[in-house]
Amino acid sequence: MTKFTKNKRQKDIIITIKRLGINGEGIGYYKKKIIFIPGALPGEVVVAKITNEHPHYLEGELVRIKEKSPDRVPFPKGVNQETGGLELANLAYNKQLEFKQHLILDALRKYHPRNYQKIKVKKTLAAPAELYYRNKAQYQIELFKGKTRLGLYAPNSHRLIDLPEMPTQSLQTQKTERAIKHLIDKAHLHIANYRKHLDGIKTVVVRESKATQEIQVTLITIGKNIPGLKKLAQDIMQLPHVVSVFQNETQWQNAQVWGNKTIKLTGKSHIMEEILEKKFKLSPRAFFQLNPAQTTNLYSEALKLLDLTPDQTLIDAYSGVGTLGILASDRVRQVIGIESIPEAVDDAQENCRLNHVQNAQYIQGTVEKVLPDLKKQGVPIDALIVDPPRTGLNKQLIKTLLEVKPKTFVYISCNPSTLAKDLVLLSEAYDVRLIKPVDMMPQTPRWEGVTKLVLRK
Ligand SMILES: C[S@@+](CC[C@H](N)C(=O)[O-])C[C@H]1O[C@@H](n2cnc3c(N)ncnc32)[C@H](O)[C@@H]1O
Repeated sequence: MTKFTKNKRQKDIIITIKRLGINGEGIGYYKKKIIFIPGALPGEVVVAKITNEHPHYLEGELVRIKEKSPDRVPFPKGVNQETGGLELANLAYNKQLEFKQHLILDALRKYHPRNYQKIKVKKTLAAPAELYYRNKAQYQIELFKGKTRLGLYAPNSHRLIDLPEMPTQSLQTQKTERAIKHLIDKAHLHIANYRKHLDGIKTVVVRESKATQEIQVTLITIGKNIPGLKKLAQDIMQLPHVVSVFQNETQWQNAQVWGNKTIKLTGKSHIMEEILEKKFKLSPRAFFQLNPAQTTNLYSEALKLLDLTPDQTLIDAYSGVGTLGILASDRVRQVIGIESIPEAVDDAQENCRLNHVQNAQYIQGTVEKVLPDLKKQGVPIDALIVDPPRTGLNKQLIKTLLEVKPKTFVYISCNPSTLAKDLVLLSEAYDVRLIKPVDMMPQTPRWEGVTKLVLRK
């Protein structure tokens, strides 16, 4: 790859944008090579510079728009254009929804599961709010030239944007991050430093419940004993809506943001969230959807497509804190949830008690390991909902599913490519009846959708 630095001046090139790529960048062609230009929209003619040259494609930077798309809308006021997570903020919302419908159509065309032309891909379900919907802020912290920076990295860079105005992030989570930065500065807390291998705070996570407005703060640290951390936690507890402060400990070698050890520094062990009149306790490391208002619609859609009957055993695979299984529990004989994170399993069990659900149990382990065990034990697996991470379903798991053949099967996915690839294998035994994209993350290219699979006779 040739990377062009700012001082090696590149000449301007003129590109007509043909379509959007999976990451929301404009796509055009230059000398028969595909070029990706973030911020450019389909139909536009733009002036760009090449920033990186790869054997099969080019990366470009938008310099100026010569011919503007009628779908272009102003970027949110006062927001740094370099902030990540706003890749589609220049595109009219109805076109964002169309883009998300096309993302899955393109993935189906690329991987072509059996009879893919016949799969009904519905229109994307719009989110109730296009802005300020995100309930969790996960900001990195660093010392830069003696000053603290707390925020998000500019895409493809190591440059942290300090306290970015995030028009997708709930205002209260942004206020809380600001106040925490002030407290860290005032108390001169140690901030983790990778270059000097110094222990300290690395990430500040603020999660808010939409139902109760409670705020849970987690300080992710490198090293366990950070001087002054307990006092900082007590000061954070005085901020509006904060009900607990946790420490999560990790190491530099860990590629994930979160480590495995979480301890409560002060306050409640959980925050309480509500979906479709059921209550859910959330511990810091347990997954919960980032857009609670739209989660209600996502789960309603999934439950409608599951079409359960009272005699069935429902497997809630990748169950998190037990949301889907608990919501479905009064429609089936029993629910068995499978989840890898132990705290999330504890939360799911606690959430059953909280909602007076007596026919659900949760197993800690990986779905690929636990599901074959259930099959061996002769558990009737007649209804299944899977909601895996972006990597999709494990191949061995798909093999098991093709043997077990649950009659009712719904797949919630957050990645159209892995979904389409998994459908290629699953369509050996199943017809893919329909896919409904649901917009969980307006202004971003992030995709979510519900798929109904029907066992072929
Ligand atoms: C997209 S979340 C879905 C959670 C839940 N269904 C919900 O809607 O809140 C995926 C969940 O799968 C868990 N997970 C990831 N890989 C897993 C695996 N191989 N087996 C079981 N659980 C897994 C994660 O911890 C996370 O809770």
